[in-house]
Amino acid sequence: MSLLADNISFSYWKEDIIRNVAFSIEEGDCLAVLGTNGAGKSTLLKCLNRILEPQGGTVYINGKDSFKLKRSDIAKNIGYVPQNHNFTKERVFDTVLLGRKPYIKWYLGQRDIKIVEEVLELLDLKDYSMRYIHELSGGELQKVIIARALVQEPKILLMDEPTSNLDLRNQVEVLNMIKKIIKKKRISAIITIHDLNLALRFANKFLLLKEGECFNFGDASIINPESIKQVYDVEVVIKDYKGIPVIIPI
Ligand SMILES: Nc1ncnc2c1ncn2[C@@H]1O[C@H](COP(=O)(O)OP(=O)(O)OP(=O)(O)O)[C@@H](O)[C@H]1O
Repeated sequence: MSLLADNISFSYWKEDIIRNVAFSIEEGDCLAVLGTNGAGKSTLLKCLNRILEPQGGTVYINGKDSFKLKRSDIAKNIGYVPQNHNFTKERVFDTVLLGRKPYIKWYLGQRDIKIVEEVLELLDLKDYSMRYIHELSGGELQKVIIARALVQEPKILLMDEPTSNLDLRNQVEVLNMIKKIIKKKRISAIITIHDLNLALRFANKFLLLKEGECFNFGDASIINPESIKQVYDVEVVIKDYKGIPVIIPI
């Protein structure tokens, strides 16, 4: 499944927050959306799954104009992991089951339960299924939110800062898990992330946003000292450690 963002523009009030942003991804891609605080990363993700309606441009999912699809069909294609979560007192299993909403008409089916159990197993959350989510650590909660998006069986997973609030071990674990899921389920992902080193390690495509505009889009070669200076106003060197690029501010 492919996603093509064709010149997306969005404004909350008068001022444009996203201006003519264009990029595309294919099955197996992990796209990192990068840029400074306030560059428009979260806003762009919300435009991609139509939480927000862009004033300009179109999103094509597998060549189809997503603005002509029903919301439930979008939810079957695109899973969304938001940056902030507000939960009432719910158990992990019920929270994850909520992700099946686009498929459930009147009654829960055996398949809905089976998929929830499979995803809980995949994310190593089975032992947590009867725990209340407000009793979980930040890392455990983040996995539950990802699980809820995965039971939608999306072809494209949008994740807004999936590693914020996570310690170093959990950052690497969650990103490794996402990479594994992309391969196993043959899907693609778009993530916003602040840590450029983690982005370089886990993503294969990159979108650099600067003040709501696409500064550059492409493979890892677009993440270089010149583009980082122009987007973040920080001087860096990029060193190689056993094949892994490491960005060091100087
Ligand atoms: N609901 C809203 N109403 C008005 N302005 C908003 C709203 N949400 C975000 N903005 C503004 O839009 C701009 C882009 O915000 P957005 O959250 O998309 O940036 P971001 O790149 O994700 O930032 P961060 O890295 O800090 O999460 C910011 O100037 C922000 O203040």
